[in-house]
Amino acid sequence: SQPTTLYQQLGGDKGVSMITDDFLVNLSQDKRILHHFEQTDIQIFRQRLIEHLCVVSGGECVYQGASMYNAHIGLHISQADFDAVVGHLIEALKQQHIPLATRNALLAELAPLYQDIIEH
Ligand code: HEM
Repeated sequence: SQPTTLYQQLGGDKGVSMITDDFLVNLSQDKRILHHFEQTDIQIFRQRLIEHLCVVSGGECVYQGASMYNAHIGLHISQADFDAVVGHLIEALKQQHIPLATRNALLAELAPLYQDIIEH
């Protein structure tokens, strides 16, 4: 049998979609960072997030968005903004009953991206 990928542990296509939807609801309730998304087409953003989470977790998807560096250029995102967004993702993972070890494995893949996302 094949080893399970992190993507499978997140629930595959359906799981990643549901995590993304919970994440977007959590984000939409956060006044600290909502202003960053005033111009955003949420349906497209949602699709890019799903693809990105899929690729980061080892799923067989094609990410059609910009690099993390280019996607966040000129946004002046702080470390606090980054931590807040990651916090909303952690909440979404908990809402979808993703176990701690799986949550931490995903966060370990995302954490290094801060270098491409903050303060530029
Ligand atoms: C682990 C952290 C993060 C990940 C994985 C991530 C991922 C992404 C992805 C996949 C896109 C889509 C790029 C595209 O459409 O080409 C995006 C866009 C964006 N992100 Fe992030 N992001 C993160 C953190 C943040 C933070 C902390 C902020 C600000 C508070 C932020 C604000 C934005 C904005 C404003 C966009 C553009 C949305 C638009 O199309 O209008 N991101 N991000």
